[in-house]
Amino acid sequence: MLTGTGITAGYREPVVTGVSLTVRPGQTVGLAGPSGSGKSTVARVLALLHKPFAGTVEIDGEEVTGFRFKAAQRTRIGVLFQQPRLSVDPRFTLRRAIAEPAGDRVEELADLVMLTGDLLDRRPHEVSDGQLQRACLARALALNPRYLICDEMTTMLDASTTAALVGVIRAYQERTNAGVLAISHDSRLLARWADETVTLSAPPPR
Ligand SMILES: Nc1ncnc2c1ncn2[C@@H]1O[C@H](COP(=O)(O)OP(=O)(O)OP(=O)(O)O)[C@@H](O)[C@H]1O
Repeated sequence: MLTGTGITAGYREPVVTGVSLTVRPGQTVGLAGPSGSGKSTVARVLALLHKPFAGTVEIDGEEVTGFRFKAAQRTRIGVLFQQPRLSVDPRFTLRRAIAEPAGDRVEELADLVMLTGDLLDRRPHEVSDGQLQRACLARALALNPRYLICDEMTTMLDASTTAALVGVIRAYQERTNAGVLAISHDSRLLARWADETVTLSAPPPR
């Protein structure tokens, strides 16, 4: 299980207080709430990218000790963000971006996300947001993560690409029993995608 317990986190001030959330293997948990309620902040804490002020994160019974990109436990968690263009080096071909974690499994992973060979030799500015997000999904799955955190992964995408990527993630879950945390503004998408949804409340007025 990926569990956050009593998470209080933010920047100068906390933006979420005492949030608890569990993602079980094989399960998809939705995370909803109005803009500014702290969904991305909770996602970054559970992805071990942001240290909370208080509370604990456990992965499969082990308490997390390091919150940063290189933390050893991070390789068990794959992350996808809203804007694929901010997460891929613009100088890299898609093939190289996927190869960074995937080594010689690029073709297999590209097949999984339905990226054809000619697209793999293009750079980010030569492909659509949807094609680039497919590459980001291939890269996120390269290390066989036990958990996948999707932060507004489909916001930039059309309905058919959204359905295709959700389908790839479901198939990965069926094969590996991975747990998924899906953050979205789109309650209709979460109703279809998630087994259960946690809703954060609106931030207090300033
Ligand atoms: N890096 C940062 N530094 C300072 N404040 C930040 C930072 N990132 C987010 N915030 C602030 O924290 C609050 C919660 O932001 P967060 O992105 O977690 O919410 P959200 O629910 O994901 O919002 P949205 O749906 O608009 O993406 C907001 O007031 C935001 O301005």
